[in-house]
Amino acid sequence: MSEPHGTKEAAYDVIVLGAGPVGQNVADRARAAGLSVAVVERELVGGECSYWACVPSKALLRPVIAVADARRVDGARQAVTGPLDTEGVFARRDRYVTDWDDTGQAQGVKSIGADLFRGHGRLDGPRRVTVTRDDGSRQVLTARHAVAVATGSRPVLPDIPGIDEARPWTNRHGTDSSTVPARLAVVGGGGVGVEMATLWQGLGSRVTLLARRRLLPRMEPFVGDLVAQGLTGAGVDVRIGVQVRALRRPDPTGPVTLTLDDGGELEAEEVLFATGRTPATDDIGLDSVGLTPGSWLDVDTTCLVHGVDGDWLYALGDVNHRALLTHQGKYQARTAGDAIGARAAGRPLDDAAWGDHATTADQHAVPQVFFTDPEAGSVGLTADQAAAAGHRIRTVDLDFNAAQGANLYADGYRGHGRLVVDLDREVLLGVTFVGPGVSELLHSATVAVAGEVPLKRLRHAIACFPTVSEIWLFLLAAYQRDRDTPQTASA
Ligand SMILES: Cc1cc2nc3c(=O)[nH]c(=O)nc-3n(C[C@H](O)[C@H](O)[C@H](O)COP(=O)(O)OP(=O)(O)OC[C@H]3O[C@@H](n4cnc5c(N)ncnc54)[C@H](O)[C@@H]3O)c2cc1C
Ligand SMILES: NC(=O)c1ccc[n+]([C@@H]2O[C@H](COP(=O)([O-])OP(=O)(O)OC[C@H]3O[C@@H](n4cnc5c(N)ncnc54)[C@H](O)[C@@H]3O)[C@@H](O)[C@H]2O)c1
Repeated sequence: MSEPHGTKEAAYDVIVLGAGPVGQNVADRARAAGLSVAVVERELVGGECSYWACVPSKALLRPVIAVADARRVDGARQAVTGPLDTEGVFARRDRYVTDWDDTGQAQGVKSIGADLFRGHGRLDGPRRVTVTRDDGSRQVLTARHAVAVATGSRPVLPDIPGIDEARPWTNRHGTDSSTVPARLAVVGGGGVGVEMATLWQGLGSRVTLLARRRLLPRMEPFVGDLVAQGLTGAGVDVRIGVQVRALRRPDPTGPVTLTLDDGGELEAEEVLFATGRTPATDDIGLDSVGLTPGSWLDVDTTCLVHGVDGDWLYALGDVNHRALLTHQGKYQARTAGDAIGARAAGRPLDDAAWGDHATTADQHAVPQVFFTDPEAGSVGLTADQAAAAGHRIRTVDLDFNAAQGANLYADGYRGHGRLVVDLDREVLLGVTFVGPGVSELLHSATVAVAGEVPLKRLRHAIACFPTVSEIWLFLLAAYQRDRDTPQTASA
């Protein structure tokens, strides 16, 4: 279907604002329910994820981690005789982001039978969206059943002196640059900060990572410690408890100088801020439906926005602030798309916990992997979160080198795993793994947590010998051994 132009007003069953991974998925589900769908995109179909976040960062990180993995294997280590071929790495990234050309993904939207409108979408009262094209012309769209907001998020820059003059990188240049700065300062110890430090150090920058508290603070404390050790081992100067007070770049072609709160100064060719995200909701007409522009959108289990009458406004992905992750946003999109279809057809909703129209996993089983060296993955609750939620828990901790499969995978394998067990139901509330290759191990934990698989049954899920997954055997055995001993059962 070609782009419909010139129409003054067009009516659809569903309008989707934003064609990132989340917007595309809700459009697909609404079409599968037989509804007509308009998708509005102001930049590139595929969103931040495809062009400046998940995809390019992982395309760039994979060669760094592949070489680190080879160096952990006797015999293979000797074959790694030089630095990474940065041109080859950038070319790989360019292939995965299709040279920032969205023709293929735009075709994908059209192939599901949705109409794509290019331009900036804004709500203009209930069930009504105005699309402003680059040439200033406008198109009005109306929605019979639903408007789904999937406009994503943008990086936040702190308000400190010299921030504009410094022309800092964010995730955008952090993923689209084809030049390796000799020195790079990375500010922020969350997911973006640790992955950017890993990849640019791996590509040859001398990276300094400045974090005001421990790395990856939302994960179990041992994660940040092990990731910090890995970064330090790779040559990154990791400084915890340090803040940037001011920046200056008096010569636009010269280096940037950071003034730190410990009294020191740091000079680098570039500075990258990875200090969190803000929702892309400041200019989408939220005030026209009684909501506050720039706010995260608070939603129910079907992703309907609270505080809007008539059950028509949905918010999915980063904008609802539940879990700023592509896979979790796509899960919300599938669930909400099906709920939109059911509501439109007048069918009852299956929105009780774990029902087809409930995003229950958002509360209980969010999986996340950071592609650092070592990799870090977790699902569900940390021990502190579980205890704060009132669960009676026991934690089981183990180093991976207990498993022969881990040692065969990497000589002298270093890694750590933790189970958080709900003692009343004997199911897992949370699992965390840190170590080489754990990204592919995490899904087993996600199945166990989301499935609330009883530990008594989980011991029958046997890991193949000799794989890294054998860590499960040792963790479960350690739990069984300790079960009746008076360990720390916290409420
Ligand atoms: C460096 C980095 C690495 C990451 N790595 C991972 C990872 O490995 N795995 C993972 O799960 N998550 C990762 N994330 C998070 C992930 O990128 C986001 O959770 C994901 O992009 C959210 O998808 P979305 O569709 O909600 O938003 P987006 O991908 O941001 O897409 C939103 C779309 O809406 C469009 N839009 C916005 N406003 C309007 C408007 N008014 N009108 C029309 N269109 C509009 C935008 O142009 C954009 O195309 C990473 C994030 C960063 C920054
Ligand atoms: N592999 C993945 O799945 C992946 C990778 C990267 C990012 N992400 C997601 O993208 C989202 C955004 O990541 P992020 O790292 O930008 O945000 P974040 O909120 O996870 O981390 C930002 C960090 O910056 C720190 N910070 C904030 N202001 C600061 C300041 N002025 N000075 C120093 N430090 C400051 C915060 O304390 C925090 O630790 C996250 O939710 C993350 O989960 C996912």
